[in-house]
Amino acid sequence: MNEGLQLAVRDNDKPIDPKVCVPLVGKSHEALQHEMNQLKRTTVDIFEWRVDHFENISDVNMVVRIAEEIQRETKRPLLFTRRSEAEGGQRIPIDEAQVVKLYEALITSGYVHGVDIELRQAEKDIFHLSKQANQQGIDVVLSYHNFTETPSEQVLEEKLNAAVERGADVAKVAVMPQSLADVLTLFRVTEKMSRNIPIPLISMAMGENGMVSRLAGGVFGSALTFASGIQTSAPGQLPVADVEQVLRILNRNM
Ligand SMILES: O=C1C[C@@](O)(C(=O)O)C[C@@H](O)[C@@H]1O
Repeated sequence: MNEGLQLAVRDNDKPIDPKVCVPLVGKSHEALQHEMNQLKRTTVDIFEWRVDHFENISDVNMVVRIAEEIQRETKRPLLFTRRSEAEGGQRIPIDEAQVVKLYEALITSGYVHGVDIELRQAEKDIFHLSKQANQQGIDVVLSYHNFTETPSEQVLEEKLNAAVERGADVAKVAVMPQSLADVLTLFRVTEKMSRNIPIPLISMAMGENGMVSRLAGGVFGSALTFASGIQTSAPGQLPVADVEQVLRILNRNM
């Protein structure tokens, strides 16, 4: 049985020791193999395949075969993600109906442990894919990304609540801070909502101002942090070795 991503839910005021996830962003099969080879001996907890970067995204069978290879080579839980262009992803040559078919194939393949679905996706698609994923024990991460600004606390809370209402296993928000005050907004929402919602929460502020959220997010209740392997998949991601070093220091002392 698929064990999902195994992310922690916050226990009162205790900090979370967040899992570290490295996105694979290779354009070609060879580039992905190179990333896997560089990273498979690291202690990374989870890999994310950002399939919107993959040049053969329209070839469902090839995508399934590579997911199997990532799983076999890394032996780590795999989060499968198509990030839409509207939320900071790459332009892809397939339409939404084909994206749904691609997710269906990956969910039934048994090679992924989590799927990232954006809250902006059609509600019927979210329900349909979530049902299939849950039958297999795969975690559904319902996500919201804003690459231009940090919405108000109220809006971010609404996004996280919307994820819970739509049956998410994990709720995620990523924002772009325009100031350090925006980073505090992200931390405040994380601190409050990680106590209020019954599922794991992932949050981050992107860019340079937000880097601290990738290191200290767990203290405020974020269950996972994204770090870069060979290449970043979002602004402000820090190298995995640096992130792991800081997490070790926090863990040892908190
Ligand atoms: O949603 C996220 C978070 C992210 O955007 C980041 O800021 O680290 C990186 C993406 O690969 C991932 O899907």
